[in-house]
Amino acid sequence: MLLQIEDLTVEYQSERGKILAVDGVSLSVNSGNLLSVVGESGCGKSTLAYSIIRLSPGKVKKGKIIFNGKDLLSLNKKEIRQLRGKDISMVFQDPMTSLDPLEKIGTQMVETILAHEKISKTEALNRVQELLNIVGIPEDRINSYPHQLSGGQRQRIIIAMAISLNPKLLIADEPTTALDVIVQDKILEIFKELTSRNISIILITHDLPLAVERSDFIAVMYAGWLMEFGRAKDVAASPLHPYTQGLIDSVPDLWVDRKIKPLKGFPPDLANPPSGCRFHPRCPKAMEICSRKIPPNVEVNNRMVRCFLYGN
Ligand SMILES: Nc1ncnc2c1ncn2[C@@H]1O[C@H](COP(=O)(O)OP(=O)(O)OP(=O)(O)O)[C@@H](O)[C@H]1O
Ligand code: NI
Repeated sequence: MLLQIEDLTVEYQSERGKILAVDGVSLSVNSGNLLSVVGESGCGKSTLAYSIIRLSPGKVKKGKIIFNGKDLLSLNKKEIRQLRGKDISMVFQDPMTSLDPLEKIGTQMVETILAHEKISKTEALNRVQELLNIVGIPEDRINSYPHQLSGGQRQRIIIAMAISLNPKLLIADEPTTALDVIVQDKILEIFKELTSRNISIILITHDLPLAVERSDFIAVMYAGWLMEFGRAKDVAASPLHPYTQGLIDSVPDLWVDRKIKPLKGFPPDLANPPSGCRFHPRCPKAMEICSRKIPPNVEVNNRMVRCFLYGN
């Protein structure tokens, strides 16, 4: 087990009051596994991911984040900074913000490595070439400037930089949203390759079919709650939570010809969430209890689900 999150609760002070953007979330990531975090906009995916390395402006109210045996919430600023970029690195949606437009790709990559490791420039350059191979960028691109590359190539460079210090965990927040479908799939292939090198990945994505196909585990978030967490194959084959079912039904399936049923309504205002289960106003299977009581996390067949349909 590389990462274990227990009962994580993160609060923001918004204009309309305090909100819990992540509320009682527990999940874990094994070494070399790819976990996709899915859910509609505003459900707390980014807050969850950024809280791991304390890049979220939200305040952690309770919980534990155990990474490689260490409780990250007990580390001081300096220790967290050492962890960032090294053991845990991040890839964001827009690769341009992470690249220096005035420096050649190779120079930037070499500098990143030399800033953290006492190796020679030649050794660093060799590593850069190896990294470019991993992400499928021709080595001669080393002399290009960021604007001379396509969006997909830039994102590959960012990924190469993110793994240049041999991280154990890579957190990617919608890294493919700005890219076309074929390039998206290529990036996911690279991620898969990275997991075979024992790098764990947390991927935040809106693309459920892609997540199902490419990840080992899936975490489904809704209104700050973790609604379902389990093996991607299991979740896809038999979604337990009505919200997971709704997400799956709302996107076309490449292999099965079926009717698309968009999810009705919107996620709630977190400053004023519904009583009981936060999903109950939109839930086709809502029962009387769902508007009154907060559902617990229940384990069903090696899967976690937060819904009154399961358990007792
Ligand atoms: N800095 C902040 N201050 C106050 N509220 C915030 C802040 N950042 C996010 N929120 C709120 O927290 C909730 C969760 O936001 P978050 O960005 O984690 O969701 P998300 O699932 O990543 O959404 P998206 O898919 O749109 O990126 C939202 O209701 C959002 O409005
Ligand atoms: Ni987000």
